[in-house]
Amino acid sequence: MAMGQIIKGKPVADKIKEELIKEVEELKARGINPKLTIVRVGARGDDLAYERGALKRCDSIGILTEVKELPEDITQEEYISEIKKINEDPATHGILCFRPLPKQLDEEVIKYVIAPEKDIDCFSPVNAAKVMEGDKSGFSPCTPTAVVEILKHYGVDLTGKKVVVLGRSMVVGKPAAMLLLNENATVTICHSKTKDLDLVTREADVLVAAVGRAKMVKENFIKDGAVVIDVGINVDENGNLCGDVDTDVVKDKVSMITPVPGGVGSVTTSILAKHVIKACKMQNNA
Ligand SMILES: Nc1nc(=O)c2c([nH]1)NC[C@@H]1CN(c3ccc(C(=O)N[C@@H](CCC(=O)O)C(=O)O)cc3)C=[N+]21
Repeated sequence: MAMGQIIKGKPVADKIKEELIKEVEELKARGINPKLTIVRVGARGDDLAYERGALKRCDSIGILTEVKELPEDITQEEYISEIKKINEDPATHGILCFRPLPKQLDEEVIKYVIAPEKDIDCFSPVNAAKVMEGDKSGFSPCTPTAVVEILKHYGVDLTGKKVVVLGRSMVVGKPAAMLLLNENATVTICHSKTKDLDLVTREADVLVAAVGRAKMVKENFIKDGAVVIDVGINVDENGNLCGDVDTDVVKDKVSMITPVPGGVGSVTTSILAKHVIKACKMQNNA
């Protein structure tokens, strides 16, 4: 039995942060102030967790932030007009729209509204297409990008490995599969209709859990010595943050596993900051 190593996000996030601090200093010396605007509808727990992390991270790097807090019952027209205003505001370089959106807002329509050059979390089809193509000139989604960065940081070579992604959302699962494919992994995507789920995930050298169901990944889902990346941000029965993986029951079977909190989420915010700076530079020809 492998003694699982808990691999934290902080060392990965800190390394990225050090590089970004220097870049922001250079921009500021030229009178350019990178800024992120977050668009939040209502007050979902996972959005608030991301917001807390993102504001703290941007602050520590010197990136300006603003949160547009919109009512839960906002109409599609009103939401679209808010996005257009931010698109046209030259002071904002990056826009993060928390997703999923409430039911009355149609993501299939709204995704065409956000300006691709400010779309730092890959909402726009322009950026999604670039992820499919392996074209790095756009913006990949921050959370799946954080997954790949963590694996690289801890020396997990993906070439030829069997990677199983649990979940097929456009925010995490589907783009994560594409980014891992771009790293030459052999990728399987599982979802709610997958038959014999535990048999499929038990084949994985690397398992990426992104379903949003608290502690659903148990010991029987895991191959001995697998690397497990837990992307889930759930709230457990006691009101505490927890992942999609039941860490206590799998930790002696895995070789490495990311914790929640303190794992993927903390790297996501560093990638977000990195994308804001990339967008800012592109918009200023810097
Ligand atoms: N368009 C979009 N993209 C997302 O990637 C997205 C989203 N919408 N909606 C909400 C979920 C949730 N999510 C988190 C990211 C970081 C932390 C994070 O920084 N977590 C810290 C703890 C933060 C705290 O609790 O203070 C940690 O895990 O250590 C949490 C949650 C991204 N999501």
